[in-house]
Amino acid sequence: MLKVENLSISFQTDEGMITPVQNVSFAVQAGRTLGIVGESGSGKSVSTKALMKLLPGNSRVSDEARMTYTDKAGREVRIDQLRPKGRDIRRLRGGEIGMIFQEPMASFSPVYTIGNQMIEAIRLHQKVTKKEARAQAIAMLDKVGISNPVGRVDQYPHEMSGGMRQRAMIALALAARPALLIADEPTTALDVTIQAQVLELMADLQRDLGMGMIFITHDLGVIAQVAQDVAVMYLGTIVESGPTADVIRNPRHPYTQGLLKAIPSLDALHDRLSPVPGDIPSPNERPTGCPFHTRCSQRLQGLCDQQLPPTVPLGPNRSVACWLETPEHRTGAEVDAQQQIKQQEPAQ
Ligand SMILES: Nc1ncnc2c1ncn2[C@@H]1O[C@H](COP(=O)(O)OP(=O)(O)OP(=O)(O)O)[C@@H](O)[C@H]1O
Repeated sequence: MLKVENLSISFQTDEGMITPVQNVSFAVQAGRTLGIVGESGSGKSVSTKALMKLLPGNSRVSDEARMTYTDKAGREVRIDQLRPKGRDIRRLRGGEIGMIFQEPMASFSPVYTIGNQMIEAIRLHQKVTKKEARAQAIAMLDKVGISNPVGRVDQYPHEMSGGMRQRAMIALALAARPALLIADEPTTALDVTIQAQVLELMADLQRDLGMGMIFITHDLGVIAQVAQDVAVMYLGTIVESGPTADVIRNPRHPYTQGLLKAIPSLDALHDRLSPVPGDIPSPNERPTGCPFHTRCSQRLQGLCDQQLPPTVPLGPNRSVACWLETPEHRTGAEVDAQQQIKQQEPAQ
């Protein structure tokens, strides 16, 4: 339902031009969740803001970028060609593509009741009376697990607890019945028990409503719970992508391997966690060659520090951008195993 190709995003800053997103491509399949994972500053949020045309004035999207969305009526919309303030993008926002954020107060106005804001969102995209819209709002609050929705619909955002507000924000985004939902770290501000409930709720709703979803997080553990597909981002590039189960079972990029080693396990409480050493460089100090080579223990001197690795296909919808995975550098045993897998895969 959504295909993003060759997306690069630059910002004009006091220190000059920076390009925090470089040549990113990904796709979201209808009815599936794509998780985008990466450390702070890897470019997750700005990539999805480009989809909603919500980037600030000092930004520039590359001319080569293609963002193609197939709307509910089956029409292809080239988002990259829409004007940021035009009617077409307003039609897309909310009604076709919904968005929820880490901080619910970014979605709600503090001066209107939850119900009024939901009714407005519903009536913006559907021809229904106020009374019908109110009934839909109550039903949606009920669906996201808010008890006493008839009473709560008339409350103001500040009258709700953090977890409830998060649910109300999900209800607000879903009220417009989007076909694609972008969720940007929607549970990071919540305590772990509420986080688990909200994640479960989102996975259920996504399945029930058959929505496509992009779920942004820095936590690979969260991805495992909600996303069928994953794209791992590092310093503005996608370093590995594929079906979540494959990527987690058999991570091929040293960065993905590092992220997985950094997840605490209840079975190994006495083991030391091994976080990825060092910090992500800032976009204006992007290393030459592979962006990850400065932190990679497996780097090939003279290659990884000088040349950008190619994206190596590993199977259907599965790829990695790492020199170690190119045929010239893979060991013989790995190449044999890879060829065997390829032979077993059904022809496309
Ligand atoms: N308005 C802006 N002007 C200049 N640079 C910006 C602007 N917005 C974002 N950036 C740059 O883009 C980079 C990526 O930001 P982005 O918010 O997409 O990261 P992220 O991966 O979503 O991180 P986080 O998890 O912290 O939200 C940042 O490091 C910052 O340098």
